[in-house]
Amino acid sequence: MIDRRAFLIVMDSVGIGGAPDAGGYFNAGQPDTGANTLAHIAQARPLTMPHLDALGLGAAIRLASGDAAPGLGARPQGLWGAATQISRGKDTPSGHWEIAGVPVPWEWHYFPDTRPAFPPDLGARIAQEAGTGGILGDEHASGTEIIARLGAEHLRSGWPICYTSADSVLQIAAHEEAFGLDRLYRLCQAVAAMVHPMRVGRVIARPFLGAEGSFARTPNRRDYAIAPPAPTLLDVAQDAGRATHAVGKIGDIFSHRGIGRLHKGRSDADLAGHLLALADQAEQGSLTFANFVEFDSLYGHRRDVAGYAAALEWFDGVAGALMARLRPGDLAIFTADHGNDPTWPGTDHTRERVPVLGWGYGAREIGQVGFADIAASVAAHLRLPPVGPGRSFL
Ligand SMILES: O=P(O)(O)O[C@H]1O[C@H](CO)[C@@H](O)[C@H]1O
Ligand SMILES: [Mn+2]
Ligand SMILES: [Mn+2]
Repeated sequence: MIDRRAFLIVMDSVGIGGAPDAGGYFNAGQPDTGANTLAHIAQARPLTMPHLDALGLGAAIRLASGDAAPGLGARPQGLWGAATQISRGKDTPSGHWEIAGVPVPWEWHYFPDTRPAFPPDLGARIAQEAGTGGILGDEHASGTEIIARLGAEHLRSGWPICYTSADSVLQIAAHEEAFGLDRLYRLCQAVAAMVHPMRVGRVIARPFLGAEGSFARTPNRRDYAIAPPAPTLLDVAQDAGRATHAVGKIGDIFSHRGIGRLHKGRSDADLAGHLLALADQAEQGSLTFANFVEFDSLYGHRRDVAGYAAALEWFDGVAGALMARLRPGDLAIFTADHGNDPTWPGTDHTRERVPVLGWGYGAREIGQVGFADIAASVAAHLRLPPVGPGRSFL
């Protein structure tokens, strides 16, 4: 087996602004023009991220958007650039699939921001599947807000709480004990079969626990995603006989295609432990693909600037520990799937460029690249057949 390994690490929602098509994407009715997750956090509170900044994080922000990012901007010593997305969707599957070499070839179906948000027959079919007299919610909502508002009614009626967002998604929240976790999973799987043909990207099970006034989501979220429409980097690696490791929700995002081993956890801290263990143990020729979701789920959607800043600084330490464990012949790429600017209106993702920071190829500016160039580069590094429409920047 060849003397090379690749680690592809997605910092979920860590955008760096500058997307040329941001005006076509919205948050609370406002265009995403000017959104810049990292720069706006750094402007609120200067960031200390010595390891990723040494690769070229600050330089990448300047390249992508020209925005100031206090605390960042060291002279780059790694491979660095900014990537622009072409898929028409600022969601997690669109970003990850394109990074893995498969831009989304279709328009996703989005539910309208009306009440009800779902077509009446769909609401009725969900209730029938659940064995309940109806559904609650049926609207655009933030997941933590809607369980606080409707959780008690859910416990009284037993009806599942169904909601959506600016993503192509149908989410079902239910109490883990009162409704039942397996029952929620079965319901989501059945609903996924109803809505995937409509090009709704995902059905997400959102279990929660607690009582009125203290409802809290549990780590047992599960995503039922449409399968990618063409072979991704993961499929190509696996077909070539390579070990593939999925850390975090990568398995769900790729509908479990091309995944050799799953490494899941209750938190990003758990995932960091998996990633560092893989730096020590992953096989020669292997691909490790990791997603760190808490930037997005705990801080971006919650518009929590201080929390997001602290998570970035924590993750920088993880990146440093990873790089200290890498070996000659390894490539590590740190990137992101979309933005989620916590200073922006609304609670949804923001259309942005993303950083591309690489360890293993010395100091090198790659400039402006496409998301799919990441897949082409990882494939070239691992000596795999070409993947997708991108070009290697190595
Ligand atoms: O508010 P919550 O439930 O966290 O929802 C967020 O998570 C979903 C998937 O990323 C999106 O729909 C987004 O709005
Ligand atoms: Mn995401
Ligand atoms: Mn999100």
